Amino acid sequence: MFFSVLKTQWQNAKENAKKAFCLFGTKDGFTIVVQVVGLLNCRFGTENKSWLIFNPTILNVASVTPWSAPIIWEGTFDPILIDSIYKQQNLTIATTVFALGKYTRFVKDFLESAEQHYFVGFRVHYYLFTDQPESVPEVKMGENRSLTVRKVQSFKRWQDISMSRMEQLEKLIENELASEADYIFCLDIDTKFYGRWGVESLGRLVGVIHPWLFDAPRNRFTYERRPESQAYIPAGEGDYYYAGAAFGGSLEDVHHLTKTCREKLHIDAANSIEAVWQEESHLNKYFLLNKPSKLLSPEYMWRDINESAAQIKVIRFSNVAKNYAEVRPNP
Ligand SMILES: CC(=O)N[C@H]1[C@@H](OP(=O)(O)OP(=O)(O)OC[C@H]2O[C@@H](n3ccc(=O)[nH]c3=O)[C@H](O)[C@@H]2O)O[C@H](CO)[C@H](O)[C@@H]1O
Ligand SMILES: [Mn+2]
Repeated sequence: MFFSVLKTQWQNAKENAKKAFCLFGTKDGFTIVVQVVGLLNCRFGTENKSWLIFNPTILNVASVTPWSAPIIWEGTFDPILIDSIYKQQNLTIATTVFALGKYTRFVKDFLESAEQHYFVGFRVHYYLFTDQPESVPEVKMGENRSLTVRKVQSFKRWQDISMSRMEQLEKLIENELASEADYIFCLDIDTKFYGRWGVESLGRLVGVIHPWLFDAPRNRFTYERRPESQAYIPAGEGDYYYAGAAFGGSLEDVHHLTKTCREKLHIDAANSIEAVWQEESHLNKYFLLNKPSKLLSPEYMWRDINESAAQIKVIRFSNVAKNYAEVRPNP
């Protein structure tokens, strides 16, 4: 009943988008209250205020995994409501990025755009690991936002820079974050925020569905396929293909993740094997064996701001286009 009424009234609701609420009567005397939330969503309920999010535009994407973890897309949460719930918890979100060699050029846009879109109104502590602390630009931080810069050694190969992140993160969580933060997100630096990334992303263990493979069949996932590697996933196994560029969760869970991946990377190195997508391959193996409690759609790690896909209504965070040959120390 609700759904048939809503279907016919949906167009009207959109027409009335400028009004906060629309009231509809149904044949059996119910009054349905539709509140338009943003352009694409509306939530509805009866006078008893049992709200449900309703978004006909997202019905073509899955919003839950087979193990019942939510997959966050535009329309699956109400930003105002969810902010008000988390506000009461006085949370700190640690956020790590690495900028070594020529990747220091990405720092300014990353931080400036994060200040506009990333956990706005919440306490955020950025940790920036770099081999050139002197090159870190001055970026104006909002209230309750801070930046710690850490000097780290560099490596000759970009693959080693990328993989070394797991060990640095493990140590950071172990040595410093326990009394400092509640959640952590670990992000690539060659990225920029374009839309809201907020508390809807918080969870015990959070993975992001890779922007290139979100609608690919499982046999196209670029998992490590050599049994000699610790990251090996046999054909026919695997749930999603996750991005290495963004993951997070509680300190305890991300500590276990980074420790495990660091150990597996070391075992591979001792056996002279490097997984096809380095630590991303190990992350995918980890998530196969330790299911994330929440998944973020590729809205949270898109491939390029100038590219679109039918399922992507909002680009929140995206790779910055780069000339790989020019920016990386080696092919
Ligand atoms: C979208 C996505 O999921 N990207 C992943 C992908 O390629 P990407 O092409 O995104 O890898 P990338 O070149 O951005 O390297 C990953 C990260 O390492 C750091 N860095 C790298 C090179 C360098 O000279 N200096 C430096 O600081 C920097 O923080 C960068 O963001 O595969 C990599 C491993 O194979 C990582 O898992 C990336 O997260
Ligand atoms: Mn990257």
